[in-house]
Amino acid sequence: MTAQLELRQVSKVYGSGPTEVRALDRADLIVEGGELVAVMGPSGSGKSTLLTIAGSLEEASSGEVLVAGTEVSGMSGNDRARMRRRAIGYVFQDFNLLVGLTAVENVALPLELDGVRAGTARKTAMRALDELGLSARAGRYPDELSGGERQRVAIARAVVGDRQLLLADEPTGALDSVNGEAVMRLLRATCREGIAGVMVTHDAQLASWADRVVFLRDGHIVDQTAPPAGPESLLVTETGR
Ligand SMILES: Nc1ncnc2c1ncn2[C@@H]1O[C@H](COP(=O)(O)OP(=O)(O)OP(=O)(O)O)[C@@H](O)[C@H]1O
Repeated sequence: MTAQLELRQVSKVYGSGPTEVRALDRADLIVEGGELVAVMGPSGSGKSTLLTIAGSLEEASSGEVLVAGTEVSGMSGNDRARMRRRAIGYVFQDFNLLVGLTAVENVALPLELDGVRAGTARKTAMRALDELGLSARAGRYPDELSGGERQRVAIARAVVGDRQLLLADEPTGALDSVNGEAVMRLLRATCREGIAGVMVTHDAQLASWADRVVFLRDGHIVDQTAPPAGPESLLVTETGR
């Protein structure tokens, strides 16, 4: 597997002088395809900053960010925008689905924005929804779906097409524990198919679904460990895989 995301000595400074905040401080991180990494740390430690820089939604103040082997800061604005649309999927706590579009239209949208013909985009979107057990919900609007279903639609939209990197900020934050576990199982399975995943979470139980946990404090990566035995390991034991 190759590194789909690489941060090399990445720092992010907001403001200047007395109001300066060093949100990230020389962070190094490598995430391979197929790997799910959880990012944990206290409030204000730089978790969301790490995610937005990894997703090239914000620029690093210094250091290098490579997505699928390409240095992001060396790209033109257009190339970077294309990479954000094609290679990176984002899942946020509040779903960010468009209320005026059905589930399948929401999932097809990034493809259509990228120039895929409407019919093809719809078929691809239907396949993605089907894989997440949502084909029966394809024609529903977001407010006709449960919270768990909405988040699964958001994940379908984040992975549709040929994505290499999936970034999730508290993806189960608005869900109860049953739906939260279902979403984690889905993220885990999606990454196993070769996508690199980075997920911010406050919840150690959810972090135990990841292959690795990265701890941040004051913008520093202070520790990287394998997660404690969690639901995944139980699954392995139970099914004998
Ligand atoms: N746009 C901004 N302008 C100025 N400071 C910012 C900005 N965004 C974040 N910060 C500061 O950078 C630091 C890291 O913020 P970040 O949102 O990455 O933390 P976090 O670990 O995600 O926190 P939380 O768990 O509370 O969401 C904080 O001190 C925050 O106040």
